[in-house]
Amino acid sequence: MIPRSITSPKKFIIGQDLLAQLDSFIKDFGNNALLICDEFILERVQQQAMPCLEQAGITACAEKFQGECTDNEIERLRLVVETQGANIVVGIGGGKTLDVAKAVAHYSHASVVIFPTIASSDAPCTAVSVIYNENGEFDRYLVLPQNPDVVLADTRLIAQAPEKYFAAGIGDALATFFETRACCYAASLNLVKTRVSRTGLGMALMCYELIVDNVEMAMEAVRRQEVTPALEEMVEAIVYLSGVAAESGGIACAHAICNGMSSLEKFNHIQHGEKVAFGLLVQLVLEKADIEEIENVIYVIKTAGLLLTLADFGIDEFVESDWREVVDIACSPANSMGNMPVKVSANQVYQAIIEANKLAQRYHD
Ligand SMILES: NC(=O)c1ccc[n+]([C@@H]2O[C@H](COP(=O)([O-])OP(=O)(O)OC[C@H]3O[C@@H](n4cnc5c(N)ncnc54)[C@H](O)[C@@H]3O)[C@@H](O)[C@H]2O)c1
Ligand SMILES: [Zn+2]
Repeated sequence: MIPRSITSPKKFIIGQDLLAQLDSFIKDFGNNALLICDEFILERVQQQAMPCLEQAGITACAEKFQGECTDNEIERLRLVVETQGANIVVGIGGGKTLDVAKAVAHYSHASVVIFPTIASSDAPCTAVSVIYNENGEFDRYLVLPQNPDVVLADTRLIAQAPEKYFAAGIGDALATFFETRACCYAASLNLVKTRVSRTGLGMALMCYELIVDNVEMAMEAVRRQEVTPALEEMVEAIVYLSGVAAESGGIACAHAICNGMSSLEKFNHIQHGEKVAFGLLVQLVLEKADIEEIENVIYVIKTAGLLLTLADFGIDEFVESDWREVVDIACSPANSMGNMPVKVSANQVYQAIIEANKLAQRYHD
């Protein structure tokens, strides 16, 4: 019998002004750190993190991330680690920076500390890096043997980031409960290829409850760039619960549709969490979910200011061949449509996309 699992970072810390306390979170993992940073945060890292690291006797260098998580960028940074003799890699920035830090640490046999500066997806806690080619196209998932050692969620930094990233994080996390529930009913495998644990399902449910309870006030807090209890609970749901629950629970139709949509150039500028939220509507249609459940999901999408209808995605004309392509990719064995409890045909998924869009239109205004 395939076992069940719960996999997670060793430590998850949520609080304010964590850059200036970085030494206390990394000192147990090594004494020589390479800090891979997004450009916008470099100066703050120099001003706030470097002095405390120096005071604690930790050698540290900050290096600017070049913008895409490619094999070349991973190798470039691996060489920096080697030259510096670093034994800890710290990723500070968006999902791409975090993914590159995880991969560099893996190839360098170093510890890894993850410091997201936006809550835009569940990337921080997972044992996966998404690798792109030099043209910025998806190349592959690099599955890592370990989750990050430490994940630090700084609510002040996240509250001050652009609202659209926070909304996308909500979209990604919103699907977690429904996808884990589907995997549970289907007895299918989670992201680490074991069966769904009861804890995975429980975390996914808590993630959903925190989102529904806090979405209104958390969005207000982000608009005012303020840290509030609602914002803090939402960050916990997006950054920790969603990632750990997806890994211990699994993904299904919502992410399969997102990956299918990612194949169309017209969706290049749309964020991962926005496509996942639409994919969730498709999943709920396929599941013939209760209207009350659908209305709750639509309430979150609208309150977060996420895209709802395909017209919101900039699709004025529904081109059948495009959507047949989306469906083919979503239903391919490489994707997670097979984790749905009832086997669905490509045509059923295509019809569900049309139905989900009609549903979205009905609730749009
Ligand atoms: N590993 C995983 O499990 C996993 C899961 C989901 C997504 N991903 C990957 O994550 C990537 C997307 O991540 P993303 O959405 O965070 O995008 P991103 O990393 O490209 O960041 C978006 C932009 O926001 C900027 N930014 C970050 N913090 C900011 C702040 N506080 N203020 C202002 N600007 C800020 C970044 O510098 C960047 O320009 C994709 O490559 C996707 O494949 C990985
Ligand atoms: Zn996701």
